[in-house]
Amino acid sequence: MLYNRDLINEKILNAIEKSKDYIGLGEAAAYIPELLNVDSDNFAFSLVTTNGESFNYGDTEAVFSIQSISKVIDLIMALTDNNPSEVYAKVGSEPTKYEFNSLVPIGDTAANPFINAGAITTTSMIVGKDNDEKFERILNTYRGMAKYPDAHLMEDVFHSEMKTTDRNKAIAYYLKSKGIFDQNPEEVLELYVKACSIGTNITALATMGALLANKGYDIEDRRMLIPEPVVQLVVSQMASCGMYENSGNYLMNVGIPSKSGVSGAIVGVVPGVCGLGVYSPRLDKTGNSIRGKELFKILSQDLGLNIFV
Ligand SMILES: NC(=O)CC[C@H](N)C(=O)O
Repeated sequence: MLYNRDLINEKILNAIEKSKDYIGLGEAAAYIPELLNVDSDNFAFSLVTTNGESFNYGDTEAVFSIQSISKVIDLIMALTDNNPSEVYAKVGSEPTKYEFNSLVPIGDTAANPFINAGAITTTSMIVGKDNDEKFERILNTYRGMAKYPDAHLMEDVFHSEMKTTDRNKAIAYYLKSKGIFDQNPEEVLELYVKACSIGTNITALATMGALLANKGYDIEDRRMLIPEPVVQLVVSQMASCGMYENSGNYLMNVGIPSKSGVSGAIVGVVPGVCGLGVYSPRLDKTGNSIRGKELFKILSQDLGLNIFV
């Protein structure tokens, strides 16, 4: 990637312009009613380099829930609170062709930590005396990684999802029946949904990506926030499983380890270079932001961000 601020800015502006072809395609997620309570054509983009430079566009004030991007934090915390071998005894590491909330890819374990069953599993491995303490730890981890002390629980989104989360409830009870965890499934589910309901802005999301791109070290003071071996596992799982059943195709076309959420957000990690965040609520049928994906694809080419070429 070229380190010339004006050139990077020009290329990003061009890419955003090209991504306008995708405005209006797809629909915002409706199964969590509160997620419809936004402008579906809202748009924000941020790129934060591992040198601490940041490039921000669109509605940078918009606050949206991170949804499945919380699965990255759940995995980080499960891996720091437990040995990786303990975590991967309870959850698989392989991509699945089934949708993120399917019960099918749960054999002895969920297929991977980035489908709902896998994230409910990793959530059950987060340490704390009760859900309040565990959620506070999740929130503080995000605040630290994203350098965004304003991150908070979006109560409306949380309560809205809790009313419609029957499928996740079934998954949580099923996992307990399989002996994956022995806590109350309702409590594990509540914590999982709370993490999905963390509110962020776009720069914070890209900053979290930049921290992962920087091997877990704070980009300003170089403090180690996430151990490097954990970053390595998490970013590689983002590459293989981060975009649901579209992960393989996305990796071929975009080549940036990423994780999406049904709010229309995507976080991308280009190791050693930068983190990226995009927010555009209209989704394809796999639950990924249409304009967001297309923008990352254009930027990957125009800024040379594809990790494979
Ligand atoms: N893919 C997603 O972003 C899903 C997250 C959402 N909270 C759910 O569990 O269904």
